Amino acid sequence: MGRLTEAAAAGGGASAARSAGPPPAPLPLSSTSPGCTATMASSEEDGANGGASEAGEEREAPGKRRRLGLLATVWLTFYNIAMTAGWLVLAIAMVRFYMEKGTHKGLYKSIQKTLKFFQTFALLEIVHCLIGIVPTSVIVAGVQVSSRIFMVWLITHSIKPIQNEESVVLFLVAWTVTEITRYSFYTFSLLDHLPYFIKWARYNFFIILYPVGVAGELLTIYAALPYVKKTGMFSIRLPNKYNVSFDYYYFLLITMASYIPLFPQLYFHMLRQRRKVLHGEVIVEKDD
Ligand SMILES: CCCCCCCCCCCCC/C=C/C(=O)SCCNC(=O)CCNC(=O)[C@H](O)C(C)(C)COP(=O)(O)OP(=O)(O)OC[C@H]1O[C@@H](n2cnc3c(N)ncnc32)[C@H](O)[C@@H]1OP(=O)(O)O
Repeated sequence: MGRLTEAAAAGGGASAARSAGPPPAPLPLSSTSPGCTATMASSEEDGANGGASEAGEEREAPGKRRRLGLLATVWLTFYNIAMTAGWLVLAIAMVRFYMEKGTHKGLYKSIQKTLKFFQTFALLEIVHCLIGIVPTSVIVAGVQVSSRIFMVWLITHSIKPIQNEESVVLFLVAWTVTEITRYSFYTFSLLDHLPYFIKWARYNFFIILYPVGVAGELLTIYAALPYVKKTGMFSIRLPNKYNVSFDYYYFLLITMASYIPLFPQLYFHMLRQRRKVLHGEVIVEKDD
């Protein structure tokens, strides 16, 4: 148990170890808790991953590392097991549906409850970061989770005509494989029994699954545009007593455009994590 560190403590070895390659421009959001790292780049630059992942083994500044409390470890173990199980149930349900029906039509409807429950539950990941029990960047976790919540509730749940689009299957499959791998990685890590193939899968599958998932998401939003324009859903028109207007159609266009700067940052973040965890690529700089 307990390869996790509290981020504040883990940051101790930080300035000494920096990853190869230039970091992405940090997003303009500041950290709100000592346990959180504030930028997409900072979780590694600060050594906030506890140093453990930097060479795929436990590395930390002597005397700087603190163990997570029992309660946090027990909670995270429970959380990760529950999430692994939830996404496994989803995977099995999808495979069974396709084998029985031979089509993806109706798939979303049949799994939507489980999907909504477990994806919404993942909001806790932002909480974990904010309270400092995991050292992930709050921005990385926030962008990742909020874009998923947005897809689940404000797109797929709300716009019924697009639920049978092939693109929905694309992101469902990408999310499901990713999450089974990711949560089992965290679980086995917490239990100090991480099989190499799970570590390998965590830091290789995303190379394909991330673009596939993002393509599925973008195509689904794109498919929703005509319906949103026609119905004017979630839009507020002038005149009204608050004198505000909001156009969901244009909001969706802006959201799609925001993938252009945001997705590469997440993707390159994962590529750097991969280099560090699987290949131990670090450049050690001396502090002045
Ligand atoms: C309102 C509308 C908003 C819209 C916004 C639109 C813009 C969106 C643009 C981008 C959209 C992306 C959409 C996403 C699509 C998909 O997901 S497609 C499917 C493929 N996806 C992936 O492959 C996801 C990859 N992402 C991740 O793996 C992670 O989620 C991450 C958030 C990117 C973070 O990775 P990383 O920095 O490697 O950190 P962590 O894995 O979190 O690890 C850091 C350390 O923390 C420990 N830890 C973290 N969580 C836990 C936990 N639950 N339990 C235990 N431990 C945890 C982890 O073990 C690490 O510890 P060390 O190993 O000791 O360092």
